[in-house]
Formats: sequence, structure tokens, C-alpha cells
Amino acid sequence: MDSMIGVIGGSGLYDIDGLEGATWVKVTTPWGKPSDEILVGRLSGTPMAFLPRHGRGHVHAPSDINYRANIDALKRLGCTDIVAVSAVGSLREDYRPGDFVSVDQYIDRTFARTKSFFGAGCVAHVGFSDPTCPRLSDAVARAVPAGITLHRNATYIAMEGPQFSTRAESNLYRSWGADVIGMTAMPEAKLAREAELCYASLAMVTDYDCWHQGHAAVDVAQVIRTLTANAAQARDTVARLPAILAGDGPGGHTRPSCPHGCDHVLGTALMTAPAKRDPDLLAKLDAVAGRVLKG
Ligand SMILES: CSC[C@H]1O[C@H](OP(=O)(O)O)[C@H](O)[C@@H]1O
Ligand SMILES: Nc1ncnc2[nH]cnc12
Repeated sequence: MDSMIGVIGGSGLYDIDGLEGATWVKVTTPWGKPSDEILVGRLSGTPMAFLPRHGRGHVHAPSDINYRANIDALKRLGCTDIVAVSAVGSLREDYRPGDFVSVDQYIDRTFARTKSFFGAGCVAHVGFSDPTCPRLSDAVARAVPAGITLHRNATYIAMEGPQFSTRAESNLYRSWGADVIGMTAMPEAKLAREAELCYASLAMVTDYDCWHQGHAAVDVAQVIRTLTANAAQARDTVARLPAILAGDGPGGHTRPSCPHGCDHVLGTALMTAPAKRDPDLLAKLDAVAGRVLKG
């Protein structure tokens, strides 16, 4: 299979540099408009697509992002892998502002978002015990430049927002064992799984949320200060990724099927009997589930 890396940029990352032949492309989807046009080009020869999650100029709030359109658009363009860059608050002393975090578990506390491509007329249940792809997460971890502290195997709590947490909530999430907090990884990671895309996180700690007695409670100015200082390292990480992924594969821009099965989850997930499926929904699922619905 030909590989294409999709990068979803979070707060503070609205474009990437160094893409050869870079063009902003408008992608239409059956789920509505993605957050923005998508920057498509090649990095070290590997096809790459970059989508700013909040749109250029940060116009979409976390609850208003069209997560389904974003994931569909990236899949429609040919992405096989998604690296989700995000700003997070730290819920632990040893995760300091400026540190990078590789998330591999999520707690979903969001409640005002559409979380599935499937539903009435085509019901599906995909496995989500391991929401990120270990192969892609390892590659992202190896791409983080030397000198940056990287914490691996972290748990991310996704809150609805847009307000930051109360101190009682922040302490509650700490007691649950969550390591970092943000507002956007859900339902993004769930939808990437449904679309059979490998998904990995590159989170950047920007603040200590509000639980830490020794630090002021989070505010946007603090988040932006840390992000501005870190954006270059996030861009470097993305720039190093193609060579690392190519070195893991058979060479060229092809890659074998995901050894963890991310690209085959729909094989066992569809519940609705073929005769009972809704043709309108099936038509919308052409990019996301075409592999299993065709023929
Ligand atoms: C600007 S602070 C809150 C904002 O930042 C994070 O965005 P992203 O995950 O896209 O990097 C957080 O989730 C909130 O949306
Ligand atoms: N403390 C925090 N809470 C939620 N989202 C965040 N993004 C960055 N810092 C955050």
C-alpha cells in the first residue's frame, strides 16, 4: 500500500514548512467542511498532508470542529497514518511545560460531539482498547529531537471545554490517573480508528492546568508562550518522521499492512445485515469504509 502521512496541527501549529510542491487543497466530504484546506506536498519524498485542526487563524472551538469531515478528508486524500499534534495541560509534577508526550490511552469526557461515522442504517463497533498505533507511536517518539524530554505511554483526558477545568475537576482527573488534559483528541482518535487509519499523538505540555499550588492557573497567554517556544521542535519532529517510517518499511513509499491491524478493524465491526443497510449512509461511507462495503 502507498503511504501518506497526515498531520493534524493543534493550537499554535497552523502550517508546516519544507513540504516540496506544497499546495493548499480544498477537499469536499459527505460530512461537511473540514477545518480548513489541506496542505499537500512531499517531505523527503514521502507524500504528506497537513490540516490545522482549528483552521488557520484558530477559528474553530474544540466543540465545533468537524472531526468527521477532517478524518474523512485525510482518508479521501490517501492518508494511511495520522499524527495528531496537540497542546496539553499537565496533571503531574514530572511532566513540565515544554516537555513532549506520547499519549496511548484516553478518557473521553466530551459530551457535545458526534463520535461515529456509523449509526442507524449501518451500525458498527470497532475495538478501541489500544487507541493509538504502536508502530506509528514508536516512529513519532524516535523523531522527537534530542534535548526534548519525551514522556511515553501517557493517558489523556479529553474535556469538552472551551472553559478550562475547575480545581476540583483537575484534582479528580489526577486521582483517576490521567497524565495530561486537552479538548480535541476525542472523538478524533475514535474516528481515525473507524476510518482504519493508524493514529499517534504528539502532545506538548504547555501548563500545569490549575491543580498545582506552585503555578498560576492556566490561561491562554501561558499556553501561547510555551507553544511559541516549542513550535520549531514540533515541526522538526514532523520533518524527521518520513525517513524514520521509510526505514521501518520495505523501502520506497509503500508500507506493509499495519502489524497491529489498525487498517483492518472494520472487517469484524459491521453489525447491520447487508439487506437492511441504508444506501444513503453507505454512499457517505465511501472513503471511510469503502474497503469493506464495496462488492
Ligand atoms: C489554547 S489552549 C486550549 C486549546 O489548546 C488545545 O488545542 P489542541 O488540542 O488542538 O492543540 C486544547 O485542546 C484546546 O483546544
Ligand atoms: N490545561 C489545559 N486544559 C485543557 N486543554 C488544554 N490545552 C492546553 N492546556 C490545557
